[in-house]
Amino acid sequence: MCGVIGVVANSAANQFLYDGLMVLQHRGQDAAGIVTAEESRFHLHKGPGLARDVFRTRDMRSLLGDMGVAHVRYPTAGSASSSAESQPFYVNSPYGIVLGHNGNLTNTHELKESLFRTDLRHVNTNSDSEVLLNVLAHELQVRASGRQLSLDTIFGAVAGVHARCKGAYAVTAFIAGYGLLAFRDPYGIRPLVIGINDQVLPHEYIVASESVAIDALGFRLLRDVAPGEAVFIDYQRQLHSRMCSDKSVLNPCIFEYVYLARPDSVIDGVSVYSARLAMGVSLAEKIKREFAHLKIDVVIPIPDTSRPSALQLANHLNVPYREGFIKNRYIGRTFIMPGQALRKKSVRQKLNAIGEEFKGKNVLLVDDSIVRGTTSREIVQMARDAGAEKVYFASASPPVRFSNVYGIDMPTRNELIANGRTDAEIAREIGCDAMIYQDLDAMVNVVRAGNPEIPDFDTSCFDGRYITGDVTLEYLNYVEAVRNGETPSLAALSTQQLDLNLATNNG
Ligand SMILES: O=P(O)(O)OC[C@H]1O[C@H](OP(=O)(O)OP(=O)(O)O)[C@H](O)[C@@H]1O
Ligand SMILES: NC(=O)CC[C@H](N)C(=O)O
Ligand SMILES: [Mg+2]
Repeated sequence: MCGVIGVVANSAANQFLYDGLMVLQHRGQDAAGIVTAEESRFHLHKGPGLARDVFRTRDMRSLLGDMGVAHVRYPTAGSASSSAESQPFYVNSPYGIVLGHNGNLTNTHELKESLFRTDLRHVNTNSDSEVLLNVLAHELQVRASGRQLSLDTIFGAVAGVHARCKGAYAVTAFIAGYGLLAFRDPYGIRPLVIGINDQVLPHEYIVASESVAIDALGFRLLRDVAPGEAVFIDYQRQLHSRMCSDKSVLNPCIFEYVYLARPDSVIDGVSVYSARLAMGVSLAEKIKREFAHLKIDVVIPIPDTSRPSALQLANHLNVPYREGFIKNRYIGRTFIMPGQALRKKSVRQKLNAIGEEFKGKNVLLVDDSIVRGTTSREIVQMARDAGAEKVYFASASPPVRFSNVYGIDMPTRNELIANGRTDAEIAREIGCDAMIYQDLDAMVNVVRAGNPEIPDFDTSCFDGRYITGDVTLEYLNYVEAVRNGETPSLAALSTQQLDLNLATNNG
């Protein structure tokens, strides 16, 4: 899940955008990019790595202008290492547009073909975000009438994006000479919030993936961008908004509340921190009901994300809470690192056990989630090596049994530790003495308690129910084949794609 941010300020935007990326770094560690706009000139710098490594002083000095967009990347399409897929992307026509995207399109192939064959646009990377930008550019182009760019044209183009693109997208884009455009897919799967600084005139605005970016820059949280809505902030600092989809419904990704977002963020009216505390209570209630036979001496979190849930669980069970694992503050988030070898090595580098909290004790380890089992396998062994008598493992979220196709890198079911396994088999796989999972309905209820107006969540990685209603088994198999390095059968793709390949094969 990447992080996006856009700013329309009354002074240099480069520092706003950099500071915003620093508090969104947890959403993507593989690449970072900033584009600033100075009248109708863009200044772009992007590259692989953390924001603090990508931008040197001379790069920051080159980023001129009071407006712009920025992005931190965690790849779902394309390859992690290639800086060719770092964002924001740029197209020169119409007008000149840059774009940063959080999410994943589920019809990238078909779109790429129609862009190439019908819209005569060539996309040079494997990034779905570059495809998304070119769809937006084309939809603007066919509606535009010369240099006059009306709001109807802008919002009409976003409606065209909704009509063509499938999947999840939270976007900040900038149209050279006109202003900042931000929009969210009709299901609101990925978060997007608006902040304002109304202490100055004209007002300054931020649009970002999480409210923590608005807090950090000293702005005030105005509201979330609604599903299907687009907002446009022009050079006169006027904010315009319009609903650009006639079938929008708020179904945010529940994994944002489990793991992805920072606890100090508020997403669609739900405090991530409060949601995680409530997950801890709900899990404690399940332990009281179904695992009362376990003698638990101490509750230990797996830093960082699981700590609020673990603390509240311990309080609720009236069992001591201890920080038995110390996290190396210089190692990032392992789950979003590229490649299993790096993730496995990094878990060992990241966490270390304090023996006295384990020796001779029955410990209950609490994590927010178990996805590939990379963390839990290592952690259970560390606890045993530190002298634990019994090692019980609790997850504040249910078993992750299905691929995610909306912006979290969980493309193949066979890499998921819970795929095809019972809880007892998972316990054996990670080497613990008991495995306790959160129940899905309980988790949905405690998250929705933060905002009862939310009609439903995307819970697809837990239950295989893809909220957009258009994810097919063929697509899931296609994604797995591509991830496994195969060149999958084209039968699952559109006939147009087949024609193209026939032409290619015939030379
Ligand atoms: O079963 P796995 O595939 O290992 O994935 C789950 C683990 O990965 C994440 O931690 P991460 O180290 O990414 O970040 P954190 O420091 O925010 O907990 C998550 O919090 C779990 O601990
Ligand atoms: N995690 C994300 O949001 C990724 C954005 C986009 N799909 C990319 O691969 O760059
Ligand atoms: Mg973790």
